[in-house]
Amino acid sequence: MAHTFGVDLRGMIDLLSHHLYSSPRVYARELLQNAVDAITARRALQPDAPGEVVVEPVEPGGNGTFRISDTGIGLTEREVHDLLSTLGRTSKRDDLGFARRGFLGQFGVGLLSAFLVAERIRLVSRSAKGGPAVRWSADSAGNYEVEVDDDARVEVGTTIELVPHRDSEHWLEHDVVRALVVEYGELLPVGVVVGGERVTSGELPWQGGEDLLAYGARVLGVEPFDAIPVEVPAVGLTGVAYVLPRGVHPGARQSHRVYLKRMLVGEAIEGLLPEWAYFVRCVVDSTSLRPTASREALYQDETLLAVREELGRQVRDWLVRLDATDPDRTSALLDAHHLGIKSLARVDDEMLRLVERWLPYETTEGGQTLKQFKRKHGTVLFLPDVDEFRQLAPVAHAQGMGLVNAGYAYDLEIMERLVALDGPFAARRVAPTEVLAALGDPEPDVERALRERLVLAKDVLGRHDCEAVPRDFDPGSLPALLMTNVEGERRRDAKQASEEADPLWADLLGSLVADDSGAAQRLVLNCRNPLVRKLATLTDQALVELTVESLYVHAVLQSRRPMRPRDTAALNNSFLELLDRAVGNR
Ligand SMILES: Nc1ncnc2c1ncn2[C@@H]1O[C@H](COP(=O)(O)OP(=O)(O)OP(=O)(O)O)[C@@H](O)[C@H]1O
Repeated sequence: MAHTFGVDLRGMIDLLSHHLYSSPRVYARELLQNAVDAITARRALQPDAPGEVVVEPVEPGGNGTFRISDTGIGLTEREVHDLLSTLGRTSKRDDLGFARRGFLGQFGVGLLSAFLVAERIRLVSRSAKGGPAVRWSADSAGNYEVEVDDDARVEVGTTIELVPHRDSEHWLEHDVVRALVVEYGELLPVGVVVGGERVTSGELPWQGGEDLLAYGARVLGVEPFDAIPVEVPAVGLTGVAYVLPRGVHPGARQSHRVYLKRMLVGEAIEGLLPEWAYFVRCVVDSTSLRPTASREALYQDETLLAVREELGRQVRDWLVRLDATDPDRTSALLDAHHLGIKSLARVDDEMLRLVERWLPYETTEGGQTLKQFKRKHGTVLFLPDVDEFRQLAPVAHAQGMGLVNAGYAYDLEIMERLVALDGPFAARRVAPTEVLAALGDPEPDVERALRERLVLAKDVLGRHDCEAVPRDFDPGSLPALLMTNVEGERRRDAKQASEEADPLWADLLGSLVADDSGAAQRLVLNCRNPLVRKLATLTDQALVELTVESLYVHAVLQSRRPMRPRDTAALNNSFLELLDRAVGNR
């Protein structure tokens, strides 16, 4: 025997309030939406029919109910039974079940949201299709009554009355109702009156001549950097993309203000712009993007993806135009939002040129654009590591060598892109050994004396997989520099791996890396430095070892690379021993 599912209305209301809608406030939107849809439906039959929605909040000293009336198509007795009293039944889909164009609703559940704030809903309606006026009254337990009462209403249209729950009155009072209606319905194309005051202007602010920057400041709460009118005709989308002033974090969630058919979906809608455009906030209206059932987000589908791409393209085109017409503002913009623009430059050549022209990089000669650097040095010579750059920059600068710090997000990919576009001379990664090669040779007798001392300290440095290299360079105040030796590092890694691997694999690893590839690190001692010169004259082996190890630890700290346990032990040991000697010598 076939049976029909029963629906427990209380369970449904619980589902809606706790899982579908984020707050009871949506009742205002759903009722407003039904009123607007009813007017749309009536105008399809009678193009000159009036279109107005009147909202009467609960009044102090009144009868305690909230009312919303519209001049829409109304409902016949049959429709009341059919549409209002059956969950999921809607007049806004066609025979095949597709959402009909022009309507805001489509799911047939919106009216239920009134039960989030009301214990009873009463409706009085007269249909434009004829027939007597009808009364319908339903409670949140799922009981309803329908009554034909031709005297109940003269005009075509519908009035819905809500009797609030005991603890929900505040949702239906004037100030809250007005705020909700303005928030959701301010841009609706029909007149909406709340407590006698008209709150809709009928125009989209970006089409009605309102100053776009002033509107942006009002809805975003900050003065925007600029306003870009945007348009995607395929989905009936118009609006403005606001470029935010500095202070937005790239990781911040995107939040756009989106209207669908002029009804607010939300002001923190995600996914409307590509991620790189994190510094842009849109305010848009679309006639055919799809909302989720809660109407609080956009349905993530192919159409939304295409819209995202198109809006991203329009923002990008604006950037290119700005670059061509207003250099000062372009550089201010890059200064404020370089991360997003750099991220785009990885895949977009025009953005790459913009970055090249306007974004200041840290260089050995101070802040410079890549273009300026290239003009002087022919090639962008870069170090891909911030700490390495910081350590080597003063030394390189003192030798007249130009270097760019390309150690921040996306820099390396940008350099690769420059090379791919402009050839191998556009940008080149500089190995620390090149800086080493640019350093001068020490005076022969200082070098000889120093090397003799260094033989005494060979074991100490050997423990750190480090070898000492005497050089002569500015600034003289810097005693030593620590440089990594890529070959040596590779040898060390291979050795470590082969100790842990099976013999066959160990053999293979061994044959790949030459044994003479040197230590993994180089301690470049500066013979121009007084302490290093003094080291060259020491005779006490223990003191030589202590001084060399202290110089090594100091260089590790300077290089800002993480301390390994062995480094920390050396730091403690050399510090305590120096202290001991200092105290003992007093
Ligand atoms: N003010 C009104 N005037 C005329 N008909 C109405 C009115 N309010 C509701 N209805 C009828 O009741 C039906 C159910 O309304 P309900 O709000 O539950 O769902 P919906 O608007 O169709 O879809 P959604 O769940 O997406 O809002 C509507 O399809 C409409 O036919």
